[in-house]
Amino acid sequence: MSEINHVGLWNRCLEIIRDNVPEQTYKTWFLPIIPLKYEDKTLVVQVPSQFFYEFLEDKFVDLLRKTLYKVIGEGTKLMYNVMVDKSSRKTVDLESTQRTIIPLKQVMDKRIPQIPVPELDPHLNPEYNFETFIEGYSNKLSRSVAEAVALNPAKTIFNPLFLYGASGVGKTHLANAIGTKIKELYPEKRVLYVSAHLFQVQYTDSVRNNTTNDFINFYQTIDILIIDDIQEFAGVTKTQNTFFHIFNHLHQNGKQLILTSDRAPVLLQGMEERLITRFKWGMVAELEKPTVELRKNILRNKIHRDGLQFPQEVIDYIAENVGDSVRDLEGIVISIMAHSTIYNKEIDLELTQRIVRKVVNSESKAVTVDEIINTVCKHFGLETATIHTKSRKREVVQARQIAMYLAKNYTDFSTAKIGALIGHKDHATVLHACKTIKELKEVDKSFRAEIDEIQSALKKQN
Ligand SMILES: Nc1ncnc2c1ncn2[C@@H]1O[C@H](COP(=O)(O)OP(=O)(O)OP(=O)(O)O)[C@@H](O)[C@H]1O
Repeated sequence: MSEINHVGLWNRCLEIIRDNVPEQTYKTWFLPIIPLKYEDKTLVVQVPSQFFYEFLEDKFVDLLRKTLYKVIGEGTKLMYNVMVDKSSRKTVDLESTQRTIIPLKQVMDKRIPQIPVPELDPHLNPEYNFETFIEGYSNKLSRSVAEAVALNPAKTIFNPLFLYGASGVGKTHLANAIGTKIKELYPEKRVLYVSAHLFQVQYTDSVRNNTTNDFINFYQTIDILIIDDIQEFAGVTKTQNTFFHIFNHLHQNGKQLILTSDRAPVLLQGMEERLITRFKWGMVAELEKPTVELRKNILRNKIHRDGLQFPQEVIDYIAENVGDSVRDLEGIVISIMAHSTIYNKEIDLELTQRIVRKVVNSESKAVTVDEIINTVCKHFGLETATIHTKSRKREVVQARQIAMYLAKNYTDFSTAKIGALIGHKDHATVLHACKTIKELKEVDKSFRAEIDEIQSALKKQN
């Protein structure tokens, strides 16, 4: 079929789809799809990211199938060409309804691999690599040590490499990145990623089946052993004992060990002292909680990779209000996309604030309008009472408008209520104030910085 035909076919599909989904959904999820070819009863379309593909498959697979059957014919297949790396324009082809990304932990086979094991699936997540791991102040040290280990496994002094940090700071990602890089550079090396939990299940099974020797022999054949969440060994003495022997064997034979934990070795209660001592033999590196700057970079990168577009103020808001765990940031992005699609709403600050408020800060003290007025007045060196006067002085008008804007963002009050609490104004004045401040923020960098300063001061009190 000629190019006109696959484009023409897809355009006819689009007409049907457009009638069946809200306009915003159509624009977000269907317009970016590019038809590539139609042959062997299969329509191949290009989508901008893996996330995009998964979302389509999750939410619109029925609509797509029915539309294709109607326009092209019963049994027509859909194939996605997924852009996985925009810079190199690398793509992969995935069939519709065939899910490929299954969480690693679910894929892992609980059985103990038999020996001899000619080929070993390292059970690495290829998405967790150094290219997708964004560097920032909080992970700089860990990242550079990880890279050194990846370049020269077991040849640096970083053996074992013990990565620790709070939940969601990137330990699993970084540990996988090491494994992936080693596989790239040294394909013959036997790399294995395993969660401490799975290791323990395998061990327990081996005891039950009387195959503990096989279990130990298998692990002793590994060149690079990555064990995630080692804190889970706490209190399970027999597993610890077995791991101790495997650890010693590998270390003595010049193999690399990479361990992750949610706390530093000294804080691993319920872990044998001889193991804790070994964990400290090499390098103990902390992944700290991500800074605001790193959070912004991670968000920008994720949104870009997913082929999405979020306004800058939305990215700033998420990064400033969702702290600590990168996993939470990713969850928020997905929630926003889903809300925007399902409720047919633009991705804007208001939608983002509603979603973020539901996910975070539920325990932190709510900001009151009085606090906002006090903070704004203090910032501009004004008496708080002046804000409620009829003064039309420029600085008073602006302070009042900023207070209204912040009250709209930080509280659930209606515009009418905010007007009543700030200067006894009506709801139209509040709406106008919010619009004015929003527009000023967009065009005036120093004004934006002032608002940021006021917001930080406000947050410090809460
Ligand atoms: N610096 C980073 N750059 C890009 N993505 C990151 C970064 N740090 C974390 N992430 C992402 O955040 C999510 C959570 O990271 P990860 O699972 O590695 O955290 P963790 O520290 O192992 O958490 P847990 O202890 O709960 O298992 C992953 O999707 C990961 O890709």
